Amino acid sequence: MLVARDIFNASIGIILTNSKEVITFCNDSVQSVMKDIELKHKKMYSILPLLELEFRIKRFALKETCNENSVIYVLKRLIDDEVLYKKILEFSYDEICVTDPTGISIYCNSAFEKNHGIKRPDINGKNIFRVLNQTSPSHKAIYYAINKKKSCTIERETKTGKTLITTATPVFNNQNEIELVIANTRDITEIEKIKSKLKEVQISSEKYKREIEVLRKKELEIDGGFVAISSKMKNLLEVIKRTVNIDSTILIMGESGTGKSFIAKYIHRMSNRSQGPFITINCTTIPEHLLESELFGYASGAFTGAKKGGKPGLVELSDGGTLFLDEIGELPLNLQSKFLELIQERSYTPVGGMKSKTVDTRIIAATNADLGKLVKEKKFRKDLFYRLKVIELLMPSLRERQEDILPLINLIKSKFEKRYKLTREFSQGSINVFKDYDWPGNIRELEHVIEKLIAITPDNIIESHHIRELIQLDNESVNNISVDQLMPLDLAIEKVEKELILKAYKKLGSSYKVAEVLKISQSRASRKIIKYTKNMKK
Ligand SMILES: Nc1ncnc2c1ncn2[C@@H]1O[C@H](COP(=O)(O)OP(=O)(O)OP(=O)(O)O)[C@@H](O)[C@H]1O
Repeated sequence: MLVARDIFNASIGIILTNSKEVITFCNDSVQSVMKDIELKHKKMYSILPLLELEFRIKRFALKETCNENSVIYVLKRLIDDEVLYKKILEFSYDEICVTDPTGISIYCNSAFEKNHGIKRPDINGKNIFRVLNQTSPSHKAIYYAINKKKSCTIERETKTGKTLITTATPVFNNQNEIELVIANTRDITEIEKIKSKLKEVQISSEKYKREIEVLRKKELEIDGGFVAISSKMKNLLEVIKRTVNIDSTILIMGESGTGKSFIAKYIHRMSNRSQGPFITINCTTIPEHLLESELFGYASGAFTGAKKGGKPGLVELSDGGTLFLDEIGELPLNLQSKFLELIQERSYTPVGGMKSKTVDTRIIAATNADLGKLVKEKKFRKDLFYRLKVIELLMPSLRERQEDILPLINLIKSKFEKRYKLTREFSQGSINVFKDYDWPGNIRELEHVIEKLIAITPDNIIESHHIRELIQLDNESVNNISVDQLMPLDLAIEKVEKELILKAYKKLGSSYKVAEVLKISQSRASRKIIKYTKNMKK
């Protein structure tokens, strides 16, 4: 029973509320703890969590003693340790909920209110199984802990999109009966998000790995096959077969377009390094001042603007595979000694680096230059020349491979027929023209001529005059062209387009037929015919 002595006793706090739980009175003991917050007229439940940190609170309904349904709260100050422990529980990031063995809530911290959207006065002293949703992880975990008498962990996603993980642990008394159940819940929404992002990254990195594999295979793909019917090519293949798995350096020599890069890829594909990378360095395409760092990489802080942590060079990237140095004759003298070291020791020092690095790579070099002549002219190091040509492969020109011409024509024809979705036949006369011609640009020139013939010949049968016109044109363009005869690319494309459209229109006489043969829409064909014939009429 409450007496006046209690009310004015300084160590006890007293709060009176009306029937709506609005504070009508509080003594100095309570107010001194709340410092600046004026308690009077505040709703009791809004300040209860703060008071609970300092006081043990008892609630008495005064229904019988007063006319109104007022409530009196008696607050007993906690000693310092208790205050500390309460604060630890209260400000814990994890939700903490303590129940008795029947599920009656004894204590919940502020994280509980946040996770469940329930105010503590609505749960304190009540059975959590009635208040909490059945699907809530706290509900489930506490239920299992009480029934199975052991710790239980449940992970669930809430309606508000949060992912919560709860562990409920029963605490036993001396008689091995459950005294309390302590459930702590962590909001792992962010962790789950990070996990799924990581998964995405893993999936996409797998995807990129696969794409790189596909690209690598594509790069090494030998389109349609390998033509080697002539005795020169057969002999060459014999040498390749014998040396494919010996790591000696190979020097491939031959005119432009004879298939030096093609053979280098073939060697890599046939070797036991085929699962490793095939790295091509074309010594003419990288500017001289960048060549060294592109090839050998650079160390951290090697020069202003250098990437932090350095950058691996193409040589390092070829580790475990093959390094193909195309146009080796163009390698600047200052880098030739560095390459010599690489070939002899399989080691090199990155630009600005102090330590040398080793690499396990097979080196294949190619050139259409006369390296022996460059050595005499002191433009190429003699020792490097000898180191490179441990195995020498001399690519025969197309002129020297007469037996290969027809199979090559068929191979290249079917490649472009597939690409342009067209079918064309070569007349016997046209094949003779192919065989009689010198092919100074070798297989590459043959490819260009066949591609053009398939793309621009409106007839199904390609005759000798079609080829002659082209070869003549090509020879003129290669041999006799002066710089002033060169023209912007777009203009050149338009010129070819005009020629083709007019030829087709003259022969076929209708835009429908032109569209069908040139594999374009009728409206496009019609537009082009109007455009080019209009200019003619003028
Ligand atoms: N034996 C072959 N069978 C089929 N196609 C080939 C063969 N040899 C070369 N080719 C094709 O000929 C073209 C020219 O070959 P490649 O680029 O290898 O010549 P290259 O000698 O390296 O030329 P460059 O000296 O100009 O770099 C390529 O498209 C290649 O696919």
